[in-house]
Amino acid sequence: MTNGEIFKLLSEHDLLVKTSHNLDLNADYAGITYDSRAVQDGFLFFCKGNFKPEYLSSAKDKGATTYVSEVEYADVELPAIIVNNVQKTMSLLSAAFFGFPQNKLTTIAYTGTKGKTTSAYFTKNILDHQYKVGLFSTIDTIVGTGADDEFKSSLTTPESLDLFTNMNRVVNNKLDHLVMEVSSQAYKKNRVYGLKYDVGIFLNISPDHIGRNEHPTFADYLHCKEQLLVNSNSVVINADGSHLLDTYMTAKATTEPENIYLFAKAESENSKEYPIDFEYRSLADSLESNRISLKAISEKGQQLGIDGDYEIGLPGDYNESNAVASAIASALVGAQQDNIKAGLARIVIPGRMEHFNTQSHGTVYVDYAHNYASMDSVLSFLKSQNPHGKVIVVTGSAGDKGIDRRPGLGKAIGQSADIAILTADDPGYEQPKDIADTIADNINNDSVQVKYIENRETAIKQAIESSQSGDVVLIAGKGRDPYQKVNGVDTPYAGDAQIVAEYTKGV
Ligand SMILES: CC(=O)N[C@H]1[C@@H](OP(=O)(O)OP(=O)(O)OC[C@H]2O[C@@H](n3ccc(=O)[nH]c3=O)[C@H](O)[C@@H]2O)O[C@H](CO)[C@@H](O)[C@@H]1O[C@H](C)C(=O)N[C@@H](C)C(=O)N[C@H](CCC(=O)O)C(=O)O
Ligand SMILES: Nc1ncnc2c1ncn2[C@@H]1O[C@H](COP(=O)(O)OP(=O)(O)OP(=O)(O)O)[C@@H](O)[C@H]1O
Repeated sequence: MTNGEIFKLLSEHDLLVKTSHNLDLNADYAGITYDSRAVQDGFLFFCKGNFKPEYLSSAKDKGATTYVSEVEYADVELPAIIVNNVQKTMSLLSAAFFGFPQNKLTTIAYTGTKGKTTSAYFTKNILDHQYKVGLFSTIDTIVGTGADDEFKSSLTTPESLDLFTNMNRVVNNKLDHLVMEVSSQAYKKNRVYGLKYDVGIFLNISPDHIGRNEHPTFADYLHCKEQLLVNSNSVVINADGSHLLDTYMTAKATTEPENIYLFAKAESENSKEYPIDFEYRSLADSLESNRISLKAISEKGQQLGIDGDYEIGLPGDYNESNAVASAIASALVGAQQDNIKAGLARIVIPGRMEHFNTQSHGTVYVDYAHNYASMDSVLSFLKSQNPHGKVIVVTGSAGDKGIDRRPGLGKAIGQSADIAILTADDPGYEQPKDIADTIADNINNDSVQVKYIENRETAIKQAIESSQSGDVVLIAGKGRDPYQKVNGVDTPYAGDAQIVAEYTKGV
């Protein structure tokens, strides 16, 4: 990628403000980075975010030959490319630097407040039967089949430069499909600027991620999420979700109706007003078996040839919509029905409704529910499945963000739990007890017994020990996260699932 090519690309996107006089148009770059600590000889360096000028001096000392920035740093003698939006620029140039790897892959992207990770894993599990599939999820990033090609993710959707670096690895490792999650922050921060997907799926939206450092309003959150619908060639929308008029109209503004697929539960109210392509019906939704039947209503739906019954390997009625979305998306990229059936039926997703049996205590579930929508879905499902036993929940809520999640957790607990053991999640710079008090204050049901045990491992142990055969214990909010964020430090933590596996052995 030469400066001449950069100049052309940025001009086409109206991003270029000016360049230094001494910029050599034929010069190219050995690498690109936004972190001064990673600079090597001949690198292009991006100045973004909470940036300090000393990072640029350090980048120059380490061999950066040019910097890209929204502001000029006159004190640092280095050729500059000044742009009006460095995040958009970085996304575009990262794609260009790696030769636009997205064009060599079939890409499937999920957005939604809940179910992104679950649906992404379902989809990978289906497509693995036929294709070589990469995954960018909140839990894991998979860029190939080697031992070094699978690693923990730090964000749901990585910074653009990291995203295209990983996408390039996917291509170099000769994978052909990529399944990824796209967060609303990814659009807000232009991490996926310029990226078009083959299939984009909108799962649902409910209030979340609104507050300091995230979205100022729900409208902003919705707008960011909807960007997936205008950046995908085919779109799949869960027509049972709220704000359907908004999402459907957004999709229609840029996508031909023959490339928009809507699905809904059978006899859904929305079937009367919207051109539903698929309906599904629950055949069984107990803890032992989750089964649906899927039926195409429209002609284009029928062409996908996926009518039939499907077993879903994860309990929870809410997982039915995740499974349907994954079935349609997979069929759109060529998955055969047998493989869809197999991919949905046999699956374990780290920290999502993982279950552990005991001999003399209750059944334990480890799940990632951490806001009202998810806690309500999981607890009401467990309560409906277990009307005679107790539902015991262990949870906290993260500090420094999502403050509005806390009352929601309390509300969901009050509606469906019998015992709540409140504990630390990722307290950050807050006191876990204060967070727990807010949750407790919102449990508007005197029959719920509420306890506070700050140490998460002790809380889990006591919940299991206090449960009896016939009870269910839900450990919610952290899944298999291997750390707790405490005062700015990722403090090692065994992980909820690992702790439960240990404590349920032989009891
Ligand atoms: C608000 C936001 O988007 N922040 C992200 C952003 O931070 P930033 O650009 O301000 O970077 P910074 O870490 O403050 O540092 C500033 C710059 O100086 C550079 N630097 C720093 C030190 C040094 O010695 N030299 C140097 O060059 C850094 O590399 C960076 O480029 O870029 C960083 C990566 O470069 C991200 O880690 C960080 O995500 C923060 C930590 C975060 O947690 N974001 C959350 C809210 C998020 O995005 N979550 C969504 C899921 C939520 C949803 O569903 O919407 C997600 O996709 O994960
Ligand atoms: N479709 C759904 N509707 C409501 N709740 C759901 C749905 N799918 C999953 N959940 C609940 O939400 C939790 C998180 O699910 P998942 O990780 O798939 O969602 P996500 O969109 O990736 O979430 P996050 O943005 O929090 O990472 C699950 O553990 C489950 O409790």
